[in-house]
Amino acid sequence: MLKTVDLNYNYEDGKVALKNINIDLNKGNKIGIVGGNGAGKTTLFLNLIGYLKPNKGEVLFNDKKIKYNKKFLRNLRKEVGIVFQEADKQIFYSNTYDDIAFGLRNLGIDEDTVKIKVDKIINLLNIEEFKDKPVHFLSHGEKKRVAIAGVLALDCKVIFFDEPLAGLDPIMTDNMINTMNSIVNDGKKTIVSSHDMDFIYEYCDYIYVLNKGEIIDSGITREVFLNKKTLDKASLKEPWLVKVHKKLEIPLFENEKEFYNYKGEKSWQKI
Ligand SMILES: Nc1ncnc2c1ncn2[C@@H]1O[C@H](COP(=O)(O)OP(=O)(O)OP(=O)(O)O)[C@@H](O)[C@H]1O
Repeated sequence: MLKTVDLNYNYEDGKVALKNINIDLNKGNKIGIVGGNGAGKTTLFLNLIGYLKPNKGEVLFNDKKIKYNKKFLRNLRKEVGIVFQEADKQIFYSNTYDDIAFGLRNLGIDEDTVKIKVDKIINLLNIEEFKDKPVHFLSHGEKKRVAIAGVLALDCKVIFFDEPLAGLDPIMTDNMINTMNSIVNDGKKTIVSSHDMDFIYEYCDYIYVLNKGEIIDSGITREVFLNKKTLDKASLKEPWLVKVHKKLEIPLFENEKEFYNYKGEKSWQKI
């Protein structure tokens, strides 16, 4: 799948955004890229999907170097998709149906197949109600679902989510996490960036920590989050499940459900 080898990226104004990045997205199916503001997460995503070309180093897709010609990138788009933080960035049409169909039509797929695929995705994401609505009338959360529908319609094997929960209310947040889980259960891979460490802790199986354009730590999510030094260096908050584990001397639970089901003795009950 996707890997980078000594990847460096500088913006045109000379800003060094990524330094010697070596990551391997085979490490998990729910990979997190975390770091403070300006750490380089979005820049890394854009390099991984071939939107930006590294100044030095490589991005490998299925062990082949990404080439930046139209043909290669067109094929890459069939396999690798992205849901941007700002849904407006990837909404091209004023009508929801046409917007979801955009990527498929762009690949030259015939209109009957486009209709079957788009209807299937609309049904899957439960967005029939705004199928014929102008996109500019939709809320932020609804636009985000349209953006996801466009990527899912292409049946991409790898989907990047840049800050998927930003601006979503609690119900839409659950909805988004459920959608992402079902994408993974469907055999696909999700790569996610977020400032919400509780979400990253529960969702991701493997994480990379970025700080000032460099990977400063990586590994199984729970193990990395136990390393306070890493969190402090990268300005990341300790997830609440890690805090209660340390403070109350209870097991390190993987998620909220495990915590609420816990029947064991807490250290403070011994007093
Ligand atoms: N087009 C650009 N030109 C110059 N510098 C840029 C450009 N886009 C981003 N940068 C800089 O590159 C660095 C990395 O930015 P990036 O957006 O990748 O960070 P991020 O981790 O996604 O941040 P955030 O969490 O705030 O979204 C920052 O210092 C940013 O100011």
